[in-house]
Amino acid sequence: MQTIRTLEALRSGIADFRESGAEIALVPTMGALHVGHIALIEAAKRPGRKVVASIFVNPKQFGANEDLSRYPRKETADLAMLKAAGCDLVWLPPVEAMYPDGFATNISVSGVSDGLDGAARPGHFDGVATVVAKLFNQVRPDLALFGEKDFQQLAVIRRMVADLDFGIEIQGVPTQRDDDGLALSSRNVYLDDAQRGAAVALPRALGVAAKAIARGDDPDAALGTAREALTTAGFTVDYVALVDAETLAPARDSARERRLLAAAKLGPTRLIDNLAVPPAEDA
Ligand SMILES: Nc1ncnc2c1ncn2[C@@H]1O[C@H](COP(=O)(O)OP(=O)(O)OP(=O)(O)O)[C@@H](O)[C@H]1O
Ligand SMILES: CC(C)(CO)[C@@H](O)C(=O)[O-]
Ligand code: BAL
Repeated sequence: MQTIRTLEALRSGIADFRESGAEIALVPTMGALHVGHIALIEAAKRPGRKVVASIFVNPKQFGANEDLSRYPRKETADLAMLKAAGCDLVWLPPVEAMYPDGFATNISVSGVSDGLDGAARPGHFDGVATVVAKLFNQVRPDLALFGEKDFQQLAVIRRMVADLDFGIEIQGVPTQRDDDGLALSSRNVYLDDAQRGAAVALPRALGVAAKAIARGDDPDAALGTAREALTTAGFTVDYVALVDAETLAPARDSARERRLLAAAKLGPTRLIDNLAVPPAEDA
């Protein structure tokens, strides 16, 4: 596995892959890797394909009061995990390579970025879209993989790639969960034991609500019950919402694929999760 820290070396590594006739798949990450990230690497692997992972804790997607300075950084362990998973090249850009003096471009994907996490974290999805566009131009992959755990992020990137003709296939990978159902996340390390125990209420509340909505119960009542269950478990609820799986606008059409999305805080730690709600059979 090549470990690369300069743009020059990245260009040469990518050019070698292209000369060999390989397809290139990119898995962008912020490091502190877990089994969820490795599922993206596994999904990317295929004969005739080279897998490139990036690790970059992107300052532009963190708000002023967010956790940029304490975000977990575990480079040695990350590199060992990527190597064991069969990754071919890891791109570890220094901040100066991503945002040199004078950097002035911002990519803003309106609509799909505006509500939910976009409303709670102003500027977050601009930061994500801008850095992902930059990674796409640096690596020029054929395919890029993102987790469904960050469902709104996936929708934002799909919209950006379509709007700007990137010509890159975007593959979503199902959320990997701990045994009790909690979605794996680098931020789970912030939870103490009691909070980790309480956190399971998030996937449980979503599961109950998704089932109720799928069998035709009133969605508003199901969302209300989910909010109550989260509050009872000690969460401060940011949102629990039923949205169209593509546009992320409030879901009005039960014949389309819908998604249940939630964000809630346990102490200072903000967790997100989401589940598919299948189209109603009689819609
Ligand atoms: N549990 C998971 N299952 C599937 N994909 C995941 C999971 N967790 C993260 N990913 C995906 O891995 C990629 C990199 O995510 P990132 O490095 O931010 O990790 P994270 O665990 O989501 O961290 P954070 O705590 O910042 O949300 C993203 O595409 C993200 O959706
Ligand atoms: C896509 C991403 C690597 C962009 O910084 C980040 O938002 C993440 O890890 O999900
Ligand atoms: N996993 C998405 C990156 C973030 O929360 O900043």
